[in-house]
Amino acid sequence: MPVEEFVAGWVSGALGLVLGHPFDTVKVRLQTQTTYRGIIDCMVKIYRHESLLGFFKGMSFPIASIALVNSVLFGVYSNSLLALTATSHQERWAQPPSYTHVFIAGCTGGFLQAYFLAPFDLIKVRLQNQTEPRAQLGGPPPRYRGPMHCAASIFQKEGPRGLFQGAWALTLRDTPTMGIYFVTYEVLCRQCTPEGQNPSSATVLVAGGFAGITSWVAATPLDVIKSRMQMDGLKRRAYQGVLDCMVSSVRQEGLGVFFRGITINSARAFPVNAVTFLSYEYLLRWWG
Ligand SMILES: C[N+](C)(C)CCCC[C@H](N)C(=O)O
Repeated sequence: MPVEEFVAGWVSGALGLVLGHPFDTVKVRLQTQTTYRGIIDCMVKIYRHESLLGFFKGMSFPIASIALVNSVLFGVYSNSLLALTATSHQERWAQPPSYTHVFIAGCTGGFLQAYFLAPFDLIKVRLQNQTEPRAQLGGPPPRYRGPMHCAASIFQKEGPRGLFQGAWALTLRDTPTMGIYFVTYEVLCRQCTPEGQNPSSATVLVAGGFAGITSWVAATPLDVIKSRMQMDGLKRRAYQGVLDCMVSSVRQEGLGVFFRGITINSARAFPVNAVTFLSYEYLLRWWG
């Protein structure tokens, strides 16, 4: 099994993540705090009060986990294509696989990475939703003191299964949309590249960026449901399952609930996935 694809997936995922983290911080603040009037206001305030470093708070845990998650995604994707089409990464531009095979390999990668992502994503969402200021003298301390404390307290209260809360919704979100992700990338690359040649850097950047946007737009409805399932049960359990969460969210807030955070998510998706695909392709060509 070619291990280069796993390593390339890890490095490229980490590069994309660093680039996208400022957008993620803005998204989380807008979703959880009422002091900001909009995207620009939030960016200006973070810069004024916390300098550029403010945009990079809480990045260490995602960086540590992206190694595992992205190497599983890209490693499983590429090795599934190898099993389906008997072509390695280097031969793939000369003998392009069918879009059905790309879709199946993408879904397989998405399905498996969801299990690795689930506990890290749960902890990220729980911490991102803590609105208590860090050092408020006399005020109630936040429930979780940091990622390790958060993981330990979920584990103590609910056992190992507790760490997989919302994993089913995450799997439903990622299995089809990772298929869409890789198909969009392949379609755009092939459209802009003469037959049999490697795509140019500009093509890879644009195709990767749009693959990110398309798949995130498709994933947003289940992303909202996933986050709600991950937050459920902190005080009392509100939802009986994924379907129940969908129905009661729509009943209370209308269909618009499925599109929460779609603008900032798309703005984040372009640079993150442009850089992810560019570094992935370059690392594999360099090793090839
Ligand atoms: C399939 N889904 C849309 C959920 C994600 C696709 C892109 C994943 C990438 N690591 C990112 O953070 O943007």
